[in-house]
Amino acid sequence: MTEIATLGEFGLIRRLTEDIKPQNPSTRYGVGDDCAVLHYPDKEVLVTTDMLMEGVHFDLTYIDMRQLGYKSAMVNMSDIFAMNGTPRQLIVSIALSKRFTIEDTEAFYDGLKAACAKWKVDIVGGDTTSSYTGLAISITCIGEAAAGDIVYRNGAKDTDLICVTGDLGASYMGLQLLEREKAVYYQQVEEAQKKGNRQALDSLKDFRPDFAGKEYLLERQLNPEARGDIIAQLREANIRPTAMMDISDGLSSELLHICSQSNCGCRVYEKSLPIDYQTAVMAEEFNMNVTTCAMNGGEDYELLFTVPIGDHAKIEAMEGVRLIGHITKPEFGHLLVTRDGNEFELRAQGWNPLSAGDGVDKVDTPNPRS
Ligand SMILES: Nc1ncnc2c1ncn2[C@@H]1O[C@H](COP(=O)(O)OP(=O)(O)O)[C@@H](O)[C@H]1O
Ligand SMILES: Cc1ncc(C[n+]2csc(CCOP(=O)(O)OP(=O)(O)O)c2C)c(N)n1
Ligand SMILES: [Mg+2]
Repeated sequence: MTEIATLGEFGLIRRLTEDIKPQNPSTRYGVGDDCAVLHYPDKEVLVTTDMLMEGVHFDLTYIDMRQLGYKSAMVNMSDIFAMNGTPRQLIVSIALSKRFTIEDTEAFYDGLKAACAKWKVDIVGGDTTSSYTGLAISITCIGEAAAGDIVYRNGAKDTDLICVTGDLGASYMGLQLLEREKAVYYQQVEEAQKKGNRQALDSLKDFRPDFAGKEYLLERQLNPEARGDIIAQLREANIRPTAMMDISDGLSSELLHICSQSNCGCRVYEKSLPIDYQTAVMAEEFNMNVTTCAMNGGEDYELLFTVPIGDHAKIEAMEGVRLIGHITKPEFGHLLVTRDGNEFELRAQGWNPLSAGDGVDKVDTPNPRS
């Protein structure tokens, strides 16, 4: 392992970026000068940025640097797809503390580059600095769309159908699983230390929890995919959503954003929520309500969108898209209809980094089963 100080800032930047060859005609100039130069003569330019802080957004005890790079890029591209756009460039800023090696940063860039290769996105710049605390990552993604193609959060209309891609709650269950295994590990370390058991401490260095049968949950948490495939499918099927966003904080929270910005209500059906088998099994094991996990878990990075009711047949024919409810007039409220026909007002109780406590609020309402 090699200390970053051996290369210095410019050496490190060169090492991480020298193999980057821009793919897009809109990238006129990438890494290496005071600015990148981009060219968008007849398209609208989409710009989104997100920050990821160690301890708040990720924990390096269970996500590795390559996965972190991949995920950081994907969550940003997801925002461009959520506007019905095409991601083109990425700007990557990182603040590193002394404990990171050159190899760590290279692994992070391997992940970033893999995500960029998948969607033909160019890394065109960034900033590299030091941190006295943890790792901080700030990524900006730039994309393009024709003006008439952009889908905002505010276009949902009464009677529109509400659709989600993929399945929900798996990433959250993956996180719960990783947190549990981490707690088990530290508990064992503490016990071995108390007993002064050197042999036990040594063997704990190779601690590898058994995740057999739960791979999908980990994949969803550690290697999420932005749904550019769905954007292409929608285009192919000639479906233009009336409103769209990606699900980062949880379905309830995002649906309430669409409803407040579109001035409408909604009805979603518990029985229609797409939930993977492993998610349901894990929720049962944790004694959690699986519907609550699907509604509020977060980090699904699936697309939530509305389409006119006339597109019903086209949506039904699409693979990987599920109809979960419909838009109503605002006075009907924002309702979750349970399997037994009860109705609950939706609440944004998903992940909130600025709330007290540790993210997902632990209040377990609406709880259709209780
Ligand atoms: N510090 C800030 N200054 C200005 N705008 C911000 C700031 N933080 C967030 N925003 C804007 O608020 C909106 C909602 O942000 P956010 O909830 O983070 O969206 P997303 O989930 O798509 O990342 C976006 O338009 C974002 O650009
Ligand atoms: C250590 C750790 N804590 C918490 C989470 C959960 N988590 C991280 S980001 C996120 C959701 C999105 O984050 P936010 O900063 O709100 O992004 P934005 O909505 O702006 O895209 C969640 C649920 C995690 N994956 N790892
Ligand atoms: Mg954001």
